[in-house]
Amino acid sequence: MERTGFLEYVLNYVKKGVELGGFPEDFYKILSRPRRVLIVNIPVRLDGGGFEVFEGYRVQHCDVLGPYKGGVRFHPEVTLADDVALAILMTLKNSLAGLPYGGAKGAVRVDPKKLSQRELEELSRGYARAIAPLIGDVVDIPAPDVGTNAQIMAWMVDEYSKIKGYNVPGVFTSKPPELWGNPVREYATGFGVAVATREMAKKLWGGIEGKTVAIQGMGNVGRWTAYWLEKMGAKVIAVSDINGVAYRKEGLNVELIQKNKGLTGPALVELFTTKDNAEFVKNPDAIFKLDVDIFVPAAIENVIRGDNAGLVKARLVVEGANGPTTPEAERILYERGVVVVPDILANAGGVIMSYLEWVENLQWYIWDEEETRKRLENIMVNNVERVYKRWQREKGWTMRDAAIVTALERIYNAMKIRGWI
Ligand SMILES: NC(=O)C1=CN([C@@H]2O[C@H](COP(=O)(O)OP(=O)(O)OC[C@H]3O[C@@H](n4cnc5c(N)ncnc54)[C@H](OP(=O)(O)O)[C@@H]3O)[C@@H](O)[C@H]2O)C=CC1
Ligand SMILES: O=C(O)CCC(=O)C(=O)O
Repeated sequence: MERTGFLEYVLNYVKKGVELGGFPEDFYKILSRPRRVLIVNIPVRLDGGGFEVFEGYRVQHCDVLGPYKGGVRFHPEVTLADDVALAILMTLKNSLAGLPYGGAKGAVRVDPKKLSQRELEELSRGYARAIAPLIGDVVDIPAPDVGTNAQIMAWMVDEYSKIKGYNVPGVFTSKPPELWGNPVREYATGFGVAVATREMAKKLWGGIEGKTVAIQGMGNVGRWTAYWLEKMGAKVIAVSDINGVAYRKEGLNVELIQKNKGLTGPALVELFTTKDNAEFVKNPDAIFKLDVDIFVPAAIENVIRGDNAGLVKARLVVEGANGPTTPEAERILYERGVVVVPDILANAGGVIMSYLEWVENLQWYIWDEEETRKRLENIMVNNVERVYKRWQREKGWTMRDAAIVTALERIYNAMKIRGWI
């Protein structure tokens, strides 16, 4: 397997965590390799005739804390090495959040926007069939990530249930509310990012009210982060997607997102320019340089790098995406006094809500939306507090160091008590 920059960066962070935490070198040796990797090829009959075969993966990184858990990404450039990096992050994230889960991640190299609805369904069902022997509601529980959503989870849970011959609701999470899902999961990651941002804003400035925000990416995470941050009193002045940035100094009308939540892709950002008098800048990278208090990267990995970290004007960066900041960028931001709330803390709301949905499913029980959101919020607030306190205690650490070492402690203790190390 060829190691990409992303995997190198994640390993670099883990190695540093192992060193800072004073763990034995063998611990890093174990964590640097996934326990199991499945490579699958999924044939799809194309509407225009003929077949395309898509390569996919399911990487199971570590199950010392419980069943494997992590999303599935549909993206044209995803590699096996990226998937390993994402699975490692899931092991850390699930540990930090106190969940009874190990870490996994799945991926298919495909541009889902180029498939028809029927082709997408065939691919999703084909992927679920291909990984079925290695997943299960107490074995490995996938969920959405970039390029996948609740509808895709519905097809996958249906396909898996057909194979078993009975309904298995808990094998995938983030399903539609009509099919064993909880309505909170659709917005859980963005809501969690907003809660983490609010809690950190209280510590830095005494509150979030009136703080200006720029958000990169208007997918599931980005648009719900915008929505909840505005509700909490922040002023979202810029959002971006792959095509460019929508900017409005007085604050964007984020309610538009809620009203048009079926929309994806460029339409969402264009919405602000057509219905909200926002400026549209055709360069998506313009988002880094904006004079805002808070920047939320919520698109993909490796976007804040050595070459642009110096341009970031925000005082607080909250990682909605997985792995958006390279180690070189992290060092530059740290030296400039920019606080970076790391991915494994900031975007854990998605998997925490997945856990709550899974608990409901295993008991065939249904919780109400408000009650579930409150549980999610409490877990996020406590996690931010725990990591923040640890970070304050350790001089010279970044907040990521504090989060990773805290996550590693739980993993190490479980390995130790099980006699794995
Ligand atoms: N979904 C979830 O529950 C969770 C997701 N994450 C992480 O959050 C990130 C986003 O995931 P999610 O929202 O689900 O993904 P989506 O596929 O829903 O959305 C991704 C968004 O990012 C945009 N984008 C991609 N590349 C760029 C770029 N270079 N500049 C600006 N925008 C860009 C896309 O633009 P366009 O619309 O134009 O394609 C799209 O708006 C990923 O890192 C993911 O791993 C983390 C935890 C949970
Ligand atoms: O909800 C889940 O299980 C997965 C979420 C995920 O993939 C992530 O946090 O990156």
